[in-house]
Formats: sequence, structure tokens, C-alpha cells
Amino acid sequence: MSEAAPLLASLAPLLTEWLPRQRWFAGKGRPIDGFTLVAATEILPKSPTATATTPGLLHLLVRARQPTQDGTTHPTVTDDCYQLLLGVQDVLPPQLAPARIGRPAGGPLHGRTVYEGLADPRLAALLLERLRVPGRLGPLRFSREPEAKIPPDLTPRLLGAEQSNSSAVYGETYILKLFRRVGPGTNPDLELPRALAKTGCARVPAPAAWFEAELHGAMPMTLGVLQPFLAGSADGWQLALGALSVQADFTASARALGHAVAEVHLALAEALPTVVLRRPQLERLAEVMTRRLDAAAEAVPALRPYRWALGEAYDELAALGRDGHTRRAQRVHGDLHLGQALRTAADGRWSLIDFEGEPARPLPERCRPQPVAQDIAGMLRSFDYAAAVGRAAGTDWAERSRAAFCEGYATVHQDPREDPLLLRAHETDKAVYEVLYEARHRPDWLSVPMSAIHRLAGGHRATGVHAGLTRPPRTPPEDHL
Ligand SMILES: Nc1ncnc2c1ncn2[C@@H]1O[C@H](COP(=O)(O)OP(=O)(O)O)[C@@H](O)[C@H]1O
Ligand SMILES: O=P(O)(O)O[C@H]1O[C@H](CO)[C@@H](O[C@H]2O[C@H](CO)[C@@H](O)[C@H](O)[C@H]2O)[C@H](O)[C@H]1O
Repeated sequence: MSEAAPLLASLAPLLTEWLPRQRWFAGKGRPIDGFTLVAATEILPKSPTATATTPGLLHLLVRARQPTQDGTTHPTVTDDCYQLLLGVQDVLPPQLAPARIGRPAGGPLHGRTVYEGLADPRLAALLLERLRVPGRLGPLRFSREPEAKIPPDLTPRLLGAEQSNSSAVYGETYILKLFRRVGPGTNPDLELPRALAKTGCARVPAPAAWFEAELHGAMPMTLGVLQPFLAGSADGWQLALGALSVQADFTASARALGHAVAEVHLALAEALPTVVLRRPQLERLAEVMTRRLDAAAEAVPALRPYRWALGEAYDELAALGRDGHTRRAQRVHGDLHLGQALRTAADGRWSLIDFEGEPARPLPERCRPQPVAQDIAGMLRSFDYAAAVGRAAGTDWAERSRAAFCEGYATVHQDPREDPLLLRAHETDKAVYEVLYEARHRPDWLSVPMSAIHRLAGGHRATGVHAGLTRPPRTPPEDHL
């Protein structure tokens, strides 16, 4: 698109105001001090026969420049790249008013109204049409599995519960996930489900189509994935809270879920390379966890008194390696929790979704093989969360669900409870991540992971001179794990 500079200049004030209000915007709480346009593609240009209500669709990749002091003593700058789908129209119909971004002053869109394009069913339908027919459009490449049958004219609806990304459901048949914070490389949420589909694993919806940006010299950047929609399903989080609200047992569901997760782990180990973790790798894993703890404690003062006690779990992990033990690592889900497991009402079968990994971690880190204990720890933490949010404190609901999950897992894979040191290290690492996540996104929920921190630290808080001190500096690990 020509006129890139005036386009960006006219959109910048609108985006500065609109972006931080989006659930998926990762840089909340820090000012935006500028934008860079990475790519602009007219998916639907304005036609000469267009009327005032004919929409245009503009695809943008923009970097938002933000200074940060988060978790570091020295200010740095982030410039995360975001994917935007902008509807453009002269007059916005009332039903699209909530999607309004604003009216650019100057530039090629001067005087027109710009809005969230996915909210407009006409534009969401257009995107599906592009995915049905493989090909290129400027820097965008649309691909489809040859055997995928994607009917035309499926009615779109934008999913209300926006999370780290945005999703649109088409005719209750397909769901398109549009990644919002994007970067070079294949997103594991495309890579892993495709690899699993090739093994015949039916626990994960297989991608039917996807689109990427191919920018000069860079690795293709995954922008969106279309996969079958599991109609009539409910996620594990809703189901667990539902059970808790009527004080019902959840062990049968947890057992079946454990079985499903173990099947996915076996299929991932079959589909993609696995590695053996020996002393250096186990020490590095412990070191990486320690660094994450230190960074989280810098950012969240409530964590500081627990640093020393929590660090013991990582020291014990490193000691495993020194004692000559080894562990296996493989590709894992990376951000497994009850919300990532869907159970279909018709057959009660569990499926797993959202293989993107923890959104805050860099892509290379999310793609590294890890012990399966990372995922298991994530799910075990989730039972704890459900019990806390569903007010099951004082009951053993979480303990019974956690045990049932492990039992189910052990029907097809190694029982995770047989490796308590590895599990404890991963559970600690997950709880530390959650403290940071809640502090940033839902401060009212901070007490949930903090009570796990207290438990995992054995109830020990450092007092006096040790409270708040950093651990002694060590040689930085090579970025292997
Ligand atoms: N294949 C699917 N079938 C049914 N619902 C789905 C499917 N994939 C995702 N969803 C729904 O969309 C929501 C968001 O999807 P998810 O991949 O977790 O996105 P995010 O990365 O934004 O959290 C999920 O919580 C789930 O309710
Ligand atoms: O689903 P996302 O990929 O966006 O994952 C992020 O958000 C999750 C919350 O929506 C967060 O999960 C934490 O809260 C859950 C309850 O809402 C709980 O079940 C999980 O155990 C807990 O970790 C997840 O950590 C974050 O990455």
C-alpha cells in the first residue's frame, strides 16, 4: 500500500487510545510512545461502486514502542508487533458502534470511520473466503490442508470472551484464531496440532487452514489458524466451577482428563524430537527457573520473602543431575490449565486446545523440549485455582482431583507422582509465573497463586535481613532450556 507514512500518522492517535483497552494488548500500564508500520494490506479495497455503507478491510502489522521498567532495574524499550484487522466505512451502522476505533484526521482514510474488522460479519466472512482459497495477497500467504472441506457462506460470530487472542466461530463448524501479538516463526499453536494430526491423534482439533506474513528475509509469521469448532463443548474450568457450586465430586472427569493429556504427550513424543536431559541440562533448567523466580520477585514484592525457600525446589532439581540422574524432554503444550481442555457433551470426550505456550515467553523458549511435568504441573495448579475460586477451601476437593488426574495420566504414561522433585520444581515455576500473571492482569486474584507459593515454600518466609535479598549471582546458563 502506498501512503504508508500518512496512514500510520493518522491512525497513531486512535491506536494509542484504543490498543491499551484491548484484553489481548500485552503492554498495559506502560505508555505507547510511537508506532512503526511493518505491513499494510488491503484485503478488501474500496471499490468504485461502493456506497457509504460498503466496508473496506485493512490488514495491519504494527509495532508499538513502549518504555518498560517491568522486573528490571534498567529501563528498556519493547516494540511488540500486533496484528490488526481494521474495518473502514464512511458511516458505521449502530450495531457496530462498540467496535468503533475512531475517525483518522488526514491520510488516505481521512474522514472515514475505522473499527475492529472482526466484529463485522461481512468482513469476518471475507477472511474465511480467503482461507478457503490458498494463495498470496501482498505479504500474506493463505494455506489450506488439501483434504479440508470448508463450506462457503458459514455465518461468522466473534467470540465474546477475548483472551490473549481473538477468535471467530463460523457456522458452529470452524473457529478462526487470530493471533494478536505476533513475531517471526511458526506459532506452536499451528505447528503442534498439525504434527499431532499426522500421528492420528484425535485429542486436538486439526488445523484446516492458516495464514502467515512473509516479510523480506524473515521467517514466516503465523497470523491465524482455522480449526474445527467443537460445538456443544464446555471447558474444564467451567465444568470444575460447576461441580464446585453444587459441591460435586470431580474425580471421574479429572481421571479422564489425565488420560487425555497423557495420550497427547505420547503423540507429541512420537511426532517431534525428544531429548535426554543430563546433568548440564538439568542444572540449566534449574537455573532458568531461578532466574524467572528472581525476575518475578523483582516485579512482585509479595514474592520476595519466599525466594530462598522456593529456590530449594530448583536446587534439588539441579542435584538430580549431579547425582547422575537423567530425564526426558519433549515438545509439550506449555500453558496447560483447565481452560485449555474442552469436553464435548455428546460423548464426554476431552480435547486440548491452545498450544501457543505461555504468551509472555519468547517463541524460542516456548518451542524448547521440556519434561512433561511442566504440563502436568500446570493442570495440577488449575485444580487448586478452581478450588480457591469455587470456595472449596478447607475441603479436599483439589487434592482428590489432583490425585485422580495423576491416576488417569498413569493409565497410559508414567505416574507423575513417581518423580516428586521434578514435579515440585515445575509446580513452583508455574505458581511463580501465575503470581506475575495475576499481578499484571488480575491483581484481585493474586492471593490464589500466593497461597500456593506459601504451601510450596513449606510455609517458610524469610524474615529480617534475608527478606527481599536476591539470590547470589551465578554464571548465566546457556539458553538451552
Ligand atoms: N476448537 C474449538 N472448539 C470449541 N471452542 C474452542 C475451540 N478452540 C477454542 N475455543 C474457545 O475459544 C476460546 C479461546 O481459544 P484459545 O485458543 O484458548 O485462545 P486464547 O489464546 O486467546 O486464550 C477457548 O477458551 C474456547 O472456549
Ligand atoms: O488461556 P491463556 O493462554 O490466555 O492463559 C493465560 O490466562 C489464564 C487465565 O485465563 C491463566 O491461567 C490461570 O488462571 C486460570 C483460571 O482463570 C487457572 O485455571 C490456571 O491454572 C491459572 O494458571 C494462564 O496462566 C495464562 O497464561
